[in-house]
Amino acid sequence: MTTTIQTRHAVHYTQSETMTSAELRDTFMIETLFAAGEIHAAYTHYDRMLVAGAMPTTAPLTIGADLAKTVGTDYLLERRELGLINIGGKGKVVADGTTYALDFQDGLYLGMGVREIAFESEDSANPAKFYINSAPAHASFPSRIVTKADAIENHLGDQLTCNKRKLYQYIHPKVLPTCQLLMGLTRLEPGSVWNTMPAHLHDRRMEAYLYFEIPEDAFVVHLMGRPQATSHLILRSEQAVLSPPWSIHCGSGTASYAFIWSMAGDNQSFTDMDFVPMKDLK
Ligand SMILES: O=C(O)C(=O)C[C@H](O)C(=O)CO
Ligand SMILES: [Zn+2]
Repeated sequence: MTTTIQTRHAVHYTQSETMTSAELRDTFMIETLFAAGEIHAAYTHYDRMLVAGAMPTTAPLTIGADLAKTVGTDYLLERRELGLINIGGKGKVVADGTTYALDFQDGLYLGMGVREIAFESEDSANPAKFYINSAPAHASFPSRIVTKADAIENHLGDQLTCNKRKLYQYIHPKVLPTCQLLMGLTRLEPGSVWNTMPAHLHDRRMEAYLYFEIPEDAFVVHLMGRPQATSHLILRSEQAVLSPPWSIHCGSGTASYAFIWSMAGDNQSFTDMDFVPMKDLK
């Protein structure tokens, strides 16, 4: 079993605004999260959010000592909580002896203190793909499954502005208590391509987006940066991008797609956003 761990340092906008496309990609994107039989993780210095993908095939994958060593504790969730959403086939997560069966789009929250975590796929030909986020925690809240039906469904946008979409809040204070973590899934309606427009900022929370269900011959142009100095990144399916606190995070696809957003930081108020008037974007 292989676990690949990268570190992503926090960057000031004065540095990012001089970066080439390649440098922006290396600094803000996580290009590979899902590889058969592997765990890929990025330990970010944005609110210490850990972003990872686990794709078990024939054998279980476990969160082991290497990830714990990265965060400097005896086991990963000694002082952390974890949320995940399965974007692949049926699978299960076994956490301290409790088995959580997870279908496509089912989520799971594991509270601080859970020691042993293993990931399995029901069918190695159609493996589960667990998209994982973990943030520092100060209290232990109960672990539980959050299905798409448990999530809060919001209808946003309009077909006329090409941004009609459903936003599902999975890990949210109205669904379950967590320390910092917020997590959800947004799916664009067929023919709609713009997410998160008008764009917004929230200096007090970092955010990460995992784009998926992008057709093979399509891509998403993700916009980042200060509103008056934006840059773009081209993302393919199952790639993630980090959004620093000073950055907008929005995008448009050459086809419809879905994405998982997650946040950690000073508050859990999803609606605490500073909207940027469209006319101010540059
Ligand atoms: O479609 C959207 O709009 C989003 O999904 C927005 C994200 O959830 C977000 O940026 C929350 O701060
Ligand atoms: Zn946001």
